[in-house]
Amino acid sequence: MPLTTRSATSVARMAAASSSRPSLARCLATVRDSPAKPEKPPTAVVMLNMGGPSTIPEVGDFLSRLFHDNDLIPLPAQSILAPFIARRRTPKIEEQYKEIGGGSPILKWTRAQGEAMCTLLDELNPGSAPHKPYVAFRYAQPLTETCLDEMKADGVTRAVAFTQYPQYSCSTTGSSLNELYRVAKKQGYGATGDVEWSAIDRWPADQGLVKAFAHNIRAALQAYPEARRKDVVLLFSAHSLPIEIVNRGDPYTPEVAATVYAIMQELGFSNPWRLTWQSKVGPKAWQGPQTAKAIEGLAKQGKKDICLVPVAFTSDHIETLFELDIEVKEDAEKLGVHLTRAESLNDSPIFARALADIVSKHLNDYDAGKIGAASAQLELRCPGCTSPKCARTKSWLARGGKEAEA
Ligand SMILES: C=CC1=C(C)c2cc3[nH]c(cc4nc(cc5[nH]c(cc1n2)c(C)c5CCC(=O)O)C(CCC(=O)O)=C4C)c(C)c3C=C
Ligand SMILES: [Fe+2]
Ligand SMILES: [Fe+2]
Repeated sequence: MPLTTRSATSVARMAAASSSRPSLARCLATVRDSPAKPEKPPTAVVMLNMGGPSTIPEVGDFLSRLFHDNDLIPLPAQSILAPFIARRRTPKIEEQYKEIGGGSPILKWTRAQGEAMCTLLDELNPGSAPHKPYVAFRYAQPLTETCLDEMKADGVTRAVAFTQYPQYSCSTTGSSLNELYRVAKKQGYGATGDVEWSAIDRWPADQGLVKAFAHNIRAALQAYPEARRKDVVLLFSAHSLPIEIVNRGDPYTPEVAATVYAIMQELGFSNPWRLTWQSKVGPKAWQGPQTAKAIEGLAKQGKKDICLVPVAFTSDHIETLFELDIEVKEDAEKLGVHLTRAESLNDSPIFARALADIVSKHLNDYDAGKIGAASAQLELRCPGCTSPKCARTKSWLARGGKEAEA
């Protein structure tokens, strides 16, 4: 059995620390003769998300992968059109990333959230410790390929696919799960029962998530003078979806509404509120009302104190830091609106605890046989979905990462 990194390091430390020991060679021989107890491979918590370009030179590849994704943007002749659209769009999007400091902070925040989550998980669930966070991004490094390589090198045999989108959409979490299945099959690791998979595919009204959002909203409201505070309009903003996806029965819209309602309940319905939708791309019809238009309308009604709450993403990204903080804010100021924004969940300790609690409960319920490997919601695909690809992925996950018998 080869020496693990940890046992080799301790041998070197042993040799250096004690001059009374015979020799490094004899010491190494002794360790080789009495096989080291194999280290337990970690329980993998695979954090699925879209990712973002960490640097400006990565913007082109990020957009190219995004426009190639048939689950997000189904295009005719996709392999020809996608690189063309991505190339045309790259200079504009590069400028936006330059304005927010030269890249997306998604990787930084995901890594920080994953580390905090797994430290807490080791305390909460010593039985499945050690827990290790892995990141599988859909459009930026670390991609699913990289994630599975790391898991294989660590000898992982038990993994939880944990979407970092609280609300499920076939175009986001669905796309990540399809990619996981595809890449695991291609790489010959993780798709044949060698890894036992289960999935946390949505958590829109999780109590910890709701408390973390409510905490940041209360903090934002504190910045208003007390006399004006209760009249501040809370404007929840989520990334929009094309109407044809909503009409296919995609669960995202109702799940976002569930998150918002649960937050308002936690706040005791302290303020007036609305849910609006941002970041429409292209000429087709998307779920409305649009956030920028809603601010215009509210301004006309004399509502001049508005606090934005991005509610469908758990860290800062281009749509909070550029679209809301720069573009929407400038327009709001011209209308005489005093616009603020609740901080994103980023390094919130309440949020890290929420992530750990979600995984801990999932592992316990799964081990106790109270839940299956995938939720009943995941297995029921959209009424309008006819994709055989989706059907295969979902049944593979429901079987804990094993193909159906032929
Ligand atoms: C829950 C969040 C998101 C949903 C739902 C979503 C759907 C969706 N997005 C596009 C097209 C684009 N999205 C782009 C960037 C982008 N999208 C989200 C989140 C959701 N998208 C985020 C967080 C980001 C930015 C990532 C970052 O860098 O920080 C882009 C690229 C930017 C641009 O060119 O404008 C596109 C394009 C569609 C078509 C869609 C639903 C089908
Ligand atoms: Fe998007
Ligand atoms: Fe679907």
